[in-house]
Amino acid sequence: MSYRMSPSIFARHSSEIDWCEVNYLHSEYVAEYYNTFTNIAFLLVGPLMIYLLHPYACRRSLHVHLVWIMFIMIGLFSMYYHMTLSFFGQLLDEISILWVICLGYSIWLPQPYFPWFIKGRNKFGAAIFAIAVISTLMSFVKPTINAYVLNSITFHILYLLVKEIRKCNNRDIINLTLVSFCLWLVAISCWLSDRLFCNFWKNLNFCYLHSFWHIFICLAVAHINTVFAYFDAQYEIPQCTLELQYWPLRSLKFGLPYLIITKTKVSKKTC
Ligand SMILES: CCCCCCCC/C=C\CCCCCCCC(=O)N[C@@H](CO)[C@H](O)/C=C/CCCCCCCCCCCCC
Ligand SMILES: [Ca+2]
Ligand SMILES: [Zn+2]
Repeated sequence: MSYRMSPSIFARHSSEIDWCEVNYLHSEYVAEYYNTFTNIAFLLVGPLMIYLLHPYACRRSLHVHLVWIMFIMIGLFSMYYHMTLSFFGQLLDEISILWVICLGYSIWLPQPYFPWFIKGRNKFGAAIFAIAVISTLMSFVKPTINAYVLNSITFHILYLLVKEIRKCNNRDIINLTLVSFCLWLVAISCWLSDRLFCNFWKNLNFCYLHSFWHIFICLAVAHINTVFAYFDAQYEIPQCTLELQYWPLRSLKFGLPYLIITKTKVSKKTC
């Protein structure tokens, strides 16, 4: 009688997904070289956004920083995943994305969109936490569809954006939303193309689209989170007037977008 041992979840290539980039081309230790190192974008953008959004977070809630701390974790887990292509790495990558999205929703979803039976942000946060735990367990059931399910949440995010932008008369925020949408469109085109048309890209000797996805989705999320932080501030801290700025090229309106508080009617909560 012979037993076939199933590979450990930590083993290299135990993930069912192998991205288009050719493995071990540049290093014998790193499976997908460019897919691994482009995650540095998350390690740079995360701390910068914590710094830039600190004045807003002081007024609103320091929990905002949790989103960016988890965002940095996505970068680290994604590096480990592309370095090893292990099943464990894949799950860490996907589950950390799920938790960042859940954190984003629990902090920034405007209260008018809460289900009617949930009153208050704390109760909503608890419900989202329960959903995150259940979804984390469910992610083990059919791991190959996890990434598609995560990507499809974007449809709800787009729905929220359309509803909110219709009420918005701040030209800067409308432009920022359009730029976010364009960045996401480029990102998702790269992700899908790498997944679905790898043979085509291999024939052209250009297998790096997933690396481009890392850069564009990182920027899209930094942009869109600033848009949601702005909408949220209108609902939750209406006594504050916010202005959109960019780092490092403030005058050219180019770079990472963030919010500054220009006026406060009543001084309530601050760091
Ligand atoms: C009130 C709403 C708040 C919304 C907050 C939105 C927060 C989005 C947060 C994080 C998403 C980060 C995604 C980074 C992925 C990097 C790792 C990676 O590349 N993983 C892949 C494997 O390496 C994996 O296949 C990817 C899985 C799918 C990711 C789904 C991302 C959804 C992003 C939603 C962004 C919406 C932007 C909309 C702009 C109009
Ligand atoms: Ca590969
Ligand atoms: Zn990736």
